[in-house]
Amino acid sequence: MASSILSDCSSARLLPFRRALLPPPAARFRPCLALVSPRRLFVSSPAPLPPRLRRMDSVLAAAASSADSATVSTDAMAKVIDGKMVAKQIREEIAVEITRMKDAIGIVPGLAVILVGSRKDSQTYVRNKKKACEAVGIKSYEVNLPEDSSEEEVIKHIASFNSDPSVHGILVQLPLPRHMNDENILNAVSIEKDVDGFHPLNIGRLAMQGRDPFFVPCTPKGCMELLHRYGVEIKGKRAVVIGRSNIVGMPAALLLQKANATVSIVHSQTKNPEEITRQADIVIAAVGVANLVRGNWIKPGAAIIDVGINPVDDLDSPRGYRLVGDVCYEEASKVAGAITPVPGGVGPMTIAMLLSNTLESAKRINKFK
Ligand SMILES: Nc1nc(=O)c2c([nH]1)NC[C@@H]1CN(c3ccc(C(=O)N[C@@H](CCC(=O)O)C(=O)O)cc3)C=[N+]21
Repeated sequence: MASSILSDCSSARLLPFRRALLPPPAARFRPCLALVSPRRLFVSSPAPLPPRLRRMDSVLAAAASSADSATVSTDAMAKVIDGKMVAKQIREEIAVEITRMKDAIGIVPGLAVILVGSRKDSQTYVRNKKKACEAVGIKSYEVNLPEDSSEEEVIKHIASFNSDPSVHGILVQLPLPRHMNDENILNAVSIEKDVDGFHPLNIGRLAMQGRDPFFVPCTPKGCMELLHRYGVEIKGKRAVVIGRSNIVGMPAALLLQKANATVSIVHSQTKNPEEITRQADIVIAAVGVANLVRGNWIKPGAAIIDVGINPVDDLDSPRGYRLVGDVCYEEASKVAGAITPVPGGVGPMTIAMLLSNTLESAKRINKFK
């Protein structure tokens, strides 16, 4: 029980197949040697949702309030924000809602996934999405196209799903092959079925005061759900988003700002990322660099949402690698007030939010409350 793992955040290396969004400057990687007790237990007790949340969120709220409280902390450590547990509860609630809709109007939600090419990681994600759909009663439709398909072929499939009334959500798995223009393809998805929330009009509405998108992108929505459920106050707080991608960083910053935080975005050209991040009460790290955010970047007590899912070499693991976040967990969990683990944090929430968006879409299209 007193055994400990020697963990070194600085030694984490990205596997070649992972494209880093921000090359890690050597100066940012000071040695991070941390002793971690593997037996440490955490308290994780999500707080109830504030009343302002919308229709679908009553489902999500019910899931939160039934969350188990687990165990006790042995020394001052951050509360673990358990995305895996929350996502499971959300999926259970979605399943109940789908049964209710099916019984009432005889319709089940349908999600179409389009995969172009044969990237191993994309195939795994698509398989996991399909499994998650089946488990809650969403009908899934899958199209696999060869790597060398033309944009027109992909758009043809999108158009046919756009007009198919049994399909309520359409997802084009990213990244697309290099010869394709993401924008042309994402523009082709009917905005009412854009469950990823990647259509420019959805992002535009997200950015505007007094307007709401049809769908909020799944990963940032999952981050916000975790903050709400764990009772992290957002209004008036300082938030820093690390990374400015269209699919996570930028929408996450917009959502935080909509929730009345004062938001800064830290990116590859930011002069003093540590100093700016250290001012944040809330940090969302979404940059794709293993262990970039060290303990000394973090304000004591801050809430840390780690979106990074980076494979690093690990010969002790059966797969030959393990997944780590953008945040050095061992260091950060000693400083932060609450933190998401990787895996088991934001990842499972992304899929749960995709299911939630698909159900929301089927309800809206069929005017089912
Ligand atoms: N159109 C589109 N929409 C997406 O939402 C989308 C995409 N393209 N392309 C790829 C990224 C990535 N993504 C993840 C979803 C779940 C986990 C997830 O559940 N991860 C587990 C770990 C799984 C493992 O152990 O391998 C976890 O973090 O616990 C990870 C990553 C969705 N993406």
